[in-house]
Amino acid sequence: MGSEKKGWDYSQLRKYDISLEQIPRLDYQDPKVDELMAENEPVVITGSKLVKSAEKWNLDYLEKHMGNGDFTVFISRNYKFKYYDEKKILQKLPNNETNRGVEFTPPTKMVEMKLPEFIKRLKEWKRGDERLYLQQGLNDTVGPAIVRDFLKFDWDFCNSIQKKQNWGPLTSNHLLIGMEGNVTPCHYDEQQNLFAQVQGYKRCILFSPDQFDRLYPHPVYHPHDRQSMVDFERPDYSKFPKFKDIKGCETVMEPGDVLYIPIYWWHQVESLMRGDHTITINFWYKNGPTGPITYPLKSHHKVAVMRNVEKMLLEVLHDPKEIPPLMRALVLGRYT
Ligand SMILES: O=C(O)C(=O)[C@H]1CC[C@@H](C(=O)O)C1
Ligand SMILES: [Zn+2]
Repeated sequence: MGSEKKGWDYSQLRKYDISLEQIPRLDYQDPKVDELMAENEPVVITGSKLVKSAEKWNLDYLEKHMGNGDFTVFISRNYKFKYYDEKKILQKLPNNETNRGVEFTPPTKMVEMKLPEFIKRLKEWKRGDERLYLQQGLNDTVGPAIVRDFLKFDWDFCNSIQKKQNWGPLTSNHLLIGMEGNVTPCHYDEQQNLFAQVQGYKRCILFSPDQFDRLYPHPVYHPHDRQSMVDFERPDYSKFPKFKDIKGCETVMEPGDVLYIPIYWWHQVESLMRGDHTITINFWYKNGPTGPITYPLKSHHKVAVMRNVEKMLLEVLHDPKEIPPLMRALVLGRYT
């Protein structure tokens, strides 16, 4: 996969003991793109002009035109930016009660930062410093030049995909500005995603929803819901034995590439090491109505079923520790 002529090489990729195929790279006019998307299969779409109007979005341009709004920036003491849902963290409520969250120490800090400060810290960063990751939903606080560039995205291109694939509405576009070497650890989302690379090179490692039992997601009630418990660099095979059999695919995104990350597909995203900062814009869509159900259910439907079973069991049992004995009694010796 390495290719010096493309401005990156293997030494910039983190090393994992995982078997990875290549995600197909197809020209946006290739009819096979629609076929793969219809099958909920990932594909790198090349040559589109989806975010061509943003190709001039370097740090100086953004500093000049992004406006004076506050941007959400995650700060990490290491290179990982594992997402967590604040609503699932044990919180004292105003009436001194607590929500039904769990004790949890976030692995990253989430702060609001003006863009000039973010860019200054990016430019002054040196090894050992805290890392930063700007992840901000694009909204109307941005300056007029950015609005103009945003309106010039090739909306016909993504709207035609949305229509052809019968997706639901576009829910958000996130602007992602990461430092070289930053990693978003393996997780899945419950939306369809067009992941458009604007600046720099980003490695995306994807796994099908049928790898669920090899990636050991945190329980649904946990703040790290949807995130894999496995540390790819130091996998604990005693706790996660099936991870040994994991099978995935990967690609290194170049500016202008658009990766289709299908709903429920696991993905780990890495800004190449020694590759300067990266800029990405993602397009999250609600999934469309489930087509005709065929049996056996597709793996991503089974993930949705498992999530609903977990939520129902937590609702009725209240204590997560009650789930394993109940599930064992239900399954062992009866369904096995
Ligand atoms: O677009 C998604 O689904 C994501 O997970 C993004 C959140 C952080 C982003 C990254 O590029 O590291 C990926
Ligand atoms: Zn994601």
